[in-house]
Amino acid sequence: MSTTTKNRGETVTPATPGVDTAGVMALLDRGRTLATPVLRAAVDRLAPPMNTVAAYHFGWIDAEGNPAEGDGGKAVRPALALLSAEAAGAAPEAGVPGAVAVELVHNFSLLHDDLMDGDEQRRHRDTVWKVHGPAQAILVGDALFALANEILLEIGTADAGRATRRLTAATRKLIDGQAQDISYEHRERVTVEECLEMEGNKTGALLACAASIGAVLGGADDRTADTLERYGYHLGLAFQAVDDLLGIWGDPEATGKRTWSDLRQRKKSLPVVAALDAGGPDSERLAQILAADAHKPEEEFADFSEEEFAVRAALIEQAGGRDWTSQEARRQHATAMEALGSVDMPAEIRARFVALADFVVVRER
Ligand SMILES: CC(C)=CCC/C(C)=C/CC/C(C)=C/COP(=O)(O)OP(=O)(O)O
Repeated sequence: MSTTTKNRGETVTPATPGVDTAGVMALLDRGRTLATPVLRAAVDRLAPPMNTVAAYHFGWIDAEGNPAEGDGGKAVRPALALLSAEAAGAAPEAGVPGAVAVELVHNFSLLHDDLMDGDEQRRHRDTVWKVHGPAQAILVGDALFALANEILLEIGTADAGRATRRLTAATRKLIDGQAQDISYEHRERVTVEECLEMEGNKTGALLACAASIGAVLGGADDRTADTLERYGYHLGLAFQAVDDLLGIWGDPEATGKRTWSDLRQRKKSLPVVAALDAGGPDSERLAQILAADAHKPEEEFADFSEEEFAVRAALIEQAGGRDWTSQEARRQHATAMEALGSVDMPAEIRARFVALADFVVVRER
C-alpha cells in the first residue's frame, strides 16, 4: 500500500484489498487530532531554542522558522493508545496523556537515533542534527523524554503512576535495543534470535506500551493491560520487520529516507541476518562481501555507488532474506491477533485493533 502524507492530517492512500484503509486513516487522524494540541502545549514549555527545534522536528515549522504543515509521522502509537483506552471501556480521551507521552518518547528516540546513525533525512526533510546541530538533537531528545514523564505524572492518579512505570520500563528496553543494534553493526554474524530480541526491545516495547497505556489510564486491571501489551509487542515486531524491508527496498518518495538506508549503516537487520543464516552460494557470497565491508573505513563506505548497494540488496533477496522477513511480519501479526483474542472488548473496538495491525503489515512508509 502506498501512503503519501501531503501534510499533517491529509493523507492520500490507495486501498489495499483486505485492509480497512479508510478506517485506519480515520484512526490515525483521530490520534493526531486529539494528541497534537497536548503535544504542542508540551513542546511550548521547552526553553528556546529547544521549543523551536522540537517544532521543526514535528513539522510545525520549517528550517527557517516559518509555519509549516510537514510530515509529523504516521502517529500509529497515539492511535493505539486511544484504542486501548476504549478497550478498557473508557472514552478515547482518557488515553490522550498516554498517547502524547508515548509519542514524545518515540520522537526522543528518533532524534537520538538519527544522530547516532548519521541519518540526514527523516520524514522528507533534513534531520534535526543536520539543521540545528548535534547538541540540539541530544538536548531536545532528552527534553522530550522528560516531558513524557511529566505529562503522565501531572494526572496525579494511581493509574497514572502505573502508566508511568510501564512507560519508563519500555523506554529502558528501547535503549537496550538501540545499544544491541549498534553493537551488531560491528559484528560479522548475528543470529536471527539475537536480531528478534533486539527488535523486540527497540520497537516492540514501545508499541506494547502504546497498546496498553490507554487501558491503564482507563482503569483496566494489570492482566488486561499485560495482554494488550503482548498484542502491541508482536505488532511491534511485525512493524519492525516491515521497517527492515523498507530500510532496504523502500521507495524514498514514500519513506522520506535515502535509498538503501539500512545498508548504508551496515545494519544487521532481519533480511540481512536471515539471508546470512540461509546458507547456499548467495548467502556465502553475501557473507564475504559484508565481512569485507565491516572493515572498510567510514569514508570509503559512504562513497559507495547505488550499484554497489544494489548488488548487496540483490544477494540478500536471492538468499531468501526478503521473503523470510515478509513471512516473519505475518507470523508476528498472527501472534498479535492471538493475544487480542484473549481480551474482552466490544467487537467494533476489536475490529479497529485488527485493522491497525493489517495496516502495519502492508504499509509502504
Ligand atoms: C534510544 C534510541 C536512540 C532508540 C532508537 C530506537 C529506534 C529508532 C527504533 C526504531 C523504531 C521505528 C520503527 C521507528 C519508525 O517509527 P514510525 O515509522 O512509526 O515513525 P513515524 O513516527 O515517522 O511514522
